[in-house]
Amino acid sequence: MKKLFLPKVQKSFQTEIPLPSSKSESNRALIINALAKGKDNLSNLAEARDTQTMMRLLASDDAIADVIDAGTTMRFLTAFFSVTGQQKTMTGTPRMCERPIGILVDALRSLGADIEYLNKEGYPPLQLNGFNFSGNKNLSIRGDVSSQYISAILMIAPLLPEGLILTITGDLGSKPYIEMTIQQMKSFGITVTPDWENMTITVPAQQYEVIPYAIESDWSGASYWFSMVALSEFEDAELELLGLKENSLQGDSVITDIMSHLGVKSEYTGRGFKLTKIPAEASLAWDFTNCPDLAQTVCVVAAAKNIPLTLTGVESLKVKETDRIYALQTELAKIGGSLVEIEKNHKYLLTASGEAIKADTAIHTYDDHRMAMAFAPLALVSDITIEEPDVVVKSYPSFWKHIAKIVDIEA
Ligand SMILES: O=C(O)C1=C[C@@H](OP(=O)(O)O)[C@@H](O)[C@H](O)C1
Ligand SMILES: C=C(OP(=O)(O)O)C(=O)O
Repeated sequence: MKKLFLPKVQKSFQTEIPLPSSKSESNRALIINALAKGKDNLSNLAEARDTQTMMRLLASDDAIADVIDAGTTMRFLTAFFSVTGQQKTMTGTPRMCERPIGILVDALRSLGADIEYLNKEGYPPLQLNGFNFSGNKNLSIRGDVSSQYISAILMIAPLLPEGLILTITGDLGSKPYIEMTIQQMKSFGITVTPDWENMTITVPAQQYEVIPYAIESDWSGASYWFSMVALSEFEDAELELLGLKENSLQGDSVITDIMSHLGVKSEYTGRGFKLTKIPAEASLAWDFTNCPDLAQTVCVVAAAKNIPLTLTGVESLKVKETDRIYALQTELAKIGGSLVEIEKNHKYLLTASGEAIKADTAIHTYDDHRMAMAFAPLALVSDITIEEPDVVVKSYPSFWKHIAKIVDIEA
């Protein structure tokens, strides 16, 4: 097994990090642009493997579409290939085949898609056999498992002969990702009308326009650099994260608010955000319903700084790249953290023992990029090592190269 040992940071840092582009925005832009039949009008697409996989599969005539471990690629392409009548086998890693997709398949079937489960009902692999419009223009869909099903359906909705009135039922998680989808559809000339009071989204039948479109930098990837400053032992540590937008489409930009409680001040500079250290608060409670991908980042900082953290809205973490609740419980325990469920399926409390971290503590990363990146800032101030560091390629292939701007490592 490959392990990465990061030397401890010996001196303060004041440096710039050229952040990568958002894979979420890239994967939406690619689907929308394919539906618009655009060619070379997208710029700043993500280097993330999830996005590279999306590009490769959109350009391929192969009957098998292997998304590897990319959730958005699986969900968005299932809708795209269905509505464009392409016969495809959708598959991915063993973990991808444990991530639920039944809610999306049911929705697509009721619109007219012919989809078969090749193995287990409700999960990939899937066989897509074409599309014969059912005449259905009203659809209800659950919002509590993954917002990606809703984004997938919304993006194909303008192509349906009668458009779509989508009603979201139950609790809704990851809503900012649906708003991102809506904003990107609007940029490509589509009229979409959400009515959040009644939880409906109306999309008339219409054509996407081909426009020049640039992808923003990635706020989820930015979060690890906030941790770097939060955990630094040097009071004058400073980072400038280049390319981030002040009014972002990405809900994970809320990291500025979360980290202001955990010891990081962030200011917009016109070309990104400058991060500096401030005193942290004694405890924090945060609802991650709208920003599930930040939970790991925030847990590691809170545990390492011995700040009790109450978490809600983390139910969806169990069906991501790994069961992130289990992964966090197991790995935080190695650094003296205890993450316990205090209200069934609802609330967790993270506390830390405050004891020094044992030398040679190896952090297992569970094929999850965010486990590796969330623990990396701690590796710069302690003796932990990160197992299988290459997992970062899913969203942020240049992560270790950027870390080498702070400590001497071969990346
Ligand atoms: O639509 C998107 O781009 C995403 C939505 C979120 O998933 P869920 O909607 O499943 O929470 C998020 O965790 C994922 O990283 C990206
Ligand atoms: C959950 C994630 O991605 P996806 O669901 O697209 O695999 C993620 O990037 O943290």
